[in-house]
Amino acid sequence: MSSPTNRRVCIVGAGAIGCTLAARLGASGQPVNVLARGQTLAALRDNGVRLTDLDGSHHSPVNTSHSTAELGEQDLIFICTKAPALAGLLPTLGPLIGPETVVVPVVNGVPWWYFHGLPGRFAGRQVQAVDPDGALSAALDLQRILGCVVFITAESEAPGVARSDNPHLMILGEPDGRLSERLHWVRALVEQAGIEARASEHIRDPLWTKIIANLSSNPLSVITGATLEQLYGRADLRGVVAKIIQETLLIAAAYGARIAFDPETFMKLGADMGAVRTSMLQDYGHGRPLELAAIGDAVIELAGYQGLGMPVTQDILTLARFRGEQPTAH
Ligand SMILES: NC(=O)C1=CN([C@@H]2O[C@H](COP(=O)(O)OP(=O)(O)OC[C@H]3O[C@@H](n4cnc5c(N)ncnc54)[C@H](OP(=O)(O)O)[C@@H]3O)[C@@H](O)[C@H]2O)C=CC1
Ligand SMILES: CC(C)(CO)C(=O)C(=O)O
Repeated sequence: MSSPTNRRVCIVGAGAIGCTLAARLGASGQPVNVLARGQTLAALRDNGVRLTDLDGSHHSPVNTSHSTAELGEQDLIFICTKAPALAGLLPTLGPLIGPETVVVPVVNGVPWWYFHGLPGRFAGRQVQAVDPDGALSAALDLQRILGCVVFITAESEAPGVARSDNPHLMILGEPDGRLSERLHWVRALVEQAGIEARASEHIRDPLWTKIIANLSSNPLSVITGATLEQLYGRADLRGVVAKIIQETLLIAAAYGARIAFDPETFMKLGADMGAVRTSMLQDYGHGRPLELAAIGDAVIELAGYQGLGMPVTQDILTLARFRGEQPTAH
């Protein structure tokens, strides 16, 4: 294993979150490799990565390529793509992966590794909505994965340039709950980059909190065009949001999530985040695929395994999917 100073770190997918991570890591002195393509690849080569956040402006050169073979084996990979990109991406990552490589998916929604490392009646089950026929589980050894929940808001201003207007927090945890050595060094590396980083023995607890955040805001933001401030702050929209939160809390509880979750406090915090456009609303605006399977369908699937329904959430997902499919809507 390499020492903390010469670890090979790769960001896969240099959009809003990938650039935020790359810029903070690079500015902290950690050399960063970036797997990118198209205009983003050219921009990163020419100008490095740029980020404006609450601490000011950060700029760092990065080593970037579209070729995994050129980048070679890494100690740590942050996957920062949208969920729908994973099926095409994971089978291509082979050249980046060595025997000790840690892979941290920084991806919203129910992760494809959700049941990995869990004992009990669901052990080894696949979440079909995010991992149809187990294709993702087959493409990447699940032992490589360190779970992550990301509480960052970010938007791409241009290729290789990100802006983030709220505090950064990442929670990391082993799928089986161990406080492993790799969990500690990855947490330290992220923390060193000025991103608050916590190690959790129960990574699915913050995961459910984040699922509630996404499910109560992202699909509704596509239907309405509303920002977080509006969704969580306006009395009319809060009524719908509160129903989705209640439905999702029941599913989280059925899976044993230990979260202290007060919907009123949560909505106040959400409204205080300001005029933030969810990542799904950004995708909608660009005509990109929406993460409805990971953020929505997968939760409905998990609810079904417990014999529970989510009628309001299901309706909102139907409307968001319809809106996302309209060719004239972008
Ligand atoms: N933005 C936000 O505020 C937040 C986002 N998240 C989550 O973080 C994850 C990342 O989101 P975000 O950064 O917003 O997403 P973006 O769409 O901004 O960035 C994704 C990037 O991945 C790249 N990519 C996709 N496939 C490949 C590939 N095969 N090879 C190389 N690059 C690839 C895309 O490139 P290209 O442009 O060429 O397609 C794009 O640059 C999502 O799950 C999102 O829900 C979580 C919290 C907040
Ligand atoms: C900002 C936030 C928390 C909204 O749900 C998010 O994760 C996203 O935009 O995808």
